[in-house]
Amino acid sequence: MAQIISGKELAARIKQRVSGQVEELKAGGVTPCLAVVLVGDDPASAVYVRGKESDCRECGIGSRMLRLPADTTQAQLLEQLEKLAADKSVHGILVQLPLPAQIDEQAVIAAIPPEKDVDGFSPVNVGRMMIGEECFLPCTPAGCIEMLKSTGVPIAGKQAVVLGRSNIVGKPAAMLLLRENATVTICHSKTEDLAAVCAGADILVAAIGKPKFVTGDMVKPGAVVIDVGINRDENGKLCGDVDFAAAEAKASFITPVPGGVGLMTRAMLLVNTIQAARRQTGR
Ligand SMILES: Nc1nc2c(c(=O)[nH]1)N[C@@H](CN(C=O)c1ccc(C(=O)N[C@@H](CCC(=O)O)C(=O)O)cc1)CN2
Repeated sequence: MAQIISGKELAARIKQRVSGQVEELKAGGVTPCLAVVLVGDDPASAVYVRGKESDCRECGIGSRMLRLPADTTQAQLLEQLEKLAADKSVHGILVQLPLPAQIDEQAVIAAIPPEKDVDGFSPVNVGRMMIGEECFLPCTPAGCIEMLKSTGVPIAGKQAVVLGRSNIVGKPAAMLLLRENATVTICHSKTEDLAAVCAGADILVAAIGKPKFVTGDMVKPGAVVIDVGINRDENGKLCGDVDFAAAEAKASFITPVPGGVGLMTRAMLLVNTIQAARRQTGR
């Protein structure tokens, strides 16, 4: 039976550390501040943005919430981002994804100055991550690595399989695992024998966006399973990309949904915001 990697406990520890760092910054006259931009009224995005607001409050980080209507044009959004970019009291900028269809996501991400891009999504930060330079790491993949490290299971030399190739999770998660010297395979919808590839993984990161996609036979006995998915099952209950009960019986460690990677995504954003404030103020 697998041990549960609790996102709740790990995130609470990180938040405690962040709160201390905020105190230090404030003592030096700097109040770290995160600006979050939400366009439209996607209910899940609204929940996530409220979560970010309350995390900031809890740790003493200042926050600016900019809620824009669903019919906001790209030009209007870019104008708002330009103002936030020029505002020295704002250290981190995040645009909640997904954006409404009329807005080009990549153009918006590229408009966030790399030094304020606390999501780590801008081309400059992605490039820096690829070549191992100092950068903001994307929050979900960084959270996955923290969870893996918390198990004490060595990553170096292990077969790691990442299920999913999105720009915000799959690809960067693979890159961060490579940085930890894992041997990394990325699987996707066109992968042949996908179940067999997964079954060979010592570390399995599921980020495919399909409820309970990973079945028990896809989990190697003793594997560490990190579930990034947030889905609803046939009963409308929150579930991950992994069939938890089946995988738990075979894995050595597993992350739950809810209470897993999502909470670490939130915590890593706070870490990045502190880093942004420190770099911009030289503290
Ligand atoms: N600009 C960004 N947009 C999005 C990101 C992101 O990192 N940056 N990631 C996701 C949404 N997201 C954060 O923004 C996020 C998703 C899930 C959770 C979370 O705490 N999940 C809980 C369950 C929540 C629920 O009840 O629905 C859990 O796993 O326990 C936090 C943040 C897409 N957009």
